[in-house]
Amino acid sequence: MITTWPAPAKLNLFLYITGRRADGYHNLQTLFQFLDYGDTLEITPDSSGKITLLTPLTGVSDDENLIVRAAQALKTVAAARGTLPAQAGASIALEKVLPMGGGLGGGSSDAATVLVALNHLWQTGLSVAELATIGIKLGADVPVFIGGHAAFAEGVGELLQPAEPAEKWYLVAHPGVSIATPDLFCDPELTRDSPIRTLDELLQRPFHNDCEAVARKRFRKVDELLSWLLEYAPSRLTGTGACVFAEFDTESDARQVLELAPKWICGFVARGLNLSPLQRTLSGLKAST
Ligand SMILES: C[C@@](CO)(OP(=O)(O)O)[C@H](O)COP(=O)(O)OP(=O)(O)OC[C@H]1O[C@@H](n2ccc(N)nc2=O)[C@H](O)[C@@H]1O
Ligand SMILES: Nc1ncnc2c1ncn2[C@@H]1O[C@H](COP(=O)(O)OP(=O)(O)O)[C@@H](O)[C@H]1O
Repeated sequence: MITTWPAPAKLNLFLYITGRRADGYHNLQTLFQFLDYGDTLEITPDSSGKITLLTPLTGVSDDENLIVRAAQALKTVAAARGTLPAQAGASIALEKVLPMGGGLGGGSSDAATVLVALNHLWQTGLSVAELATIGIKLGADVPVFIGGHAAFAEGVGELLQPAEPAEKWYLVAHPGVSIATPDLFCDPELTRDSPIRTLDELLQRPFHNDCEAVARKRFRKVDELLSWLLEYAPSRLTGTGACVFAEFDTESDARQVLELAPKWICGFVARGLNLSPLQRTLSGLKAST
């Protein structure tokens, strides 16, 4: 039985870097919201005992692919707690639309969807908190995708508090370059000392991303793209880039600007969502059984 699951994109509506831990990771204060746009996974549970990825990704070996790593990690934890069915296996096909290294969280979202979907299909019975504990080891953004609600995140993304930002329309644009998250965090000019503020304080200030100045300095195309978008609407970098987004009150306003975009810009229009499409799919399946 093939089941279809969304792996939505996220935006970091704001992102502040408040310090650096002894292990080199950076402490953040960031506001995550989902988009009604993302990858799609087709998952067929079976009793082969194996995880088969039917759609390899160029440049990412199957063993490194977060989809396979998430499935294997769930098998290990469920086996240890005695809830893994005998010979639990699955074949998984990925329809990839999110650019890799784009700051839209595609890899983390794929991993979260696999954890949530296989936990349901195999009936391994892990709680959201247990899935998030597996997820954070795969990537800092996996827990928010598992939680399925827009959230204010602190620490490196593991301390989550549900939030209700306005569900705007976004023009999300890719400048045609990829930014590796570790490279950006290594830059000596990165702002790392933003003051720690409460969510209420942050919501009242203009939203900002501390990674943006470094991304604009290092990547001319990011700089050009933001300069162009800022002529039409408030616009920012998401995550560590390379994608940027401009916010609008209506879909048609966002589409009008996308139509004006120079040819080198790839973009799409999507709506911000505080409830993840993954959560909606899971609730629908639970209601129908
Ligand atoms: C900063 C964010 C905001 O959403 O950027 P994007 O990746 O979405 O652009 C994410 O939390 C990123 O999450 P993710 O891309 O999963 O990062 P990880 O694989 O966990 O970390 C990659 C590397 O980036 C650096 N890193 C990452 C997160 C962090 N809070 N501090 C860091 O210094 C570390 O060098 C780490 O080894
Ligand atoms: N299923 C996957 N989808 C995307 N990237 C993956 C996947 N599995 C592993 N990766 C690796 O994770 C890196 C970060 O990917 P991604 O999450 O799309 O970017 P970002 O964190 O900037 O949004 C990729 O460059 C790739 O090497």
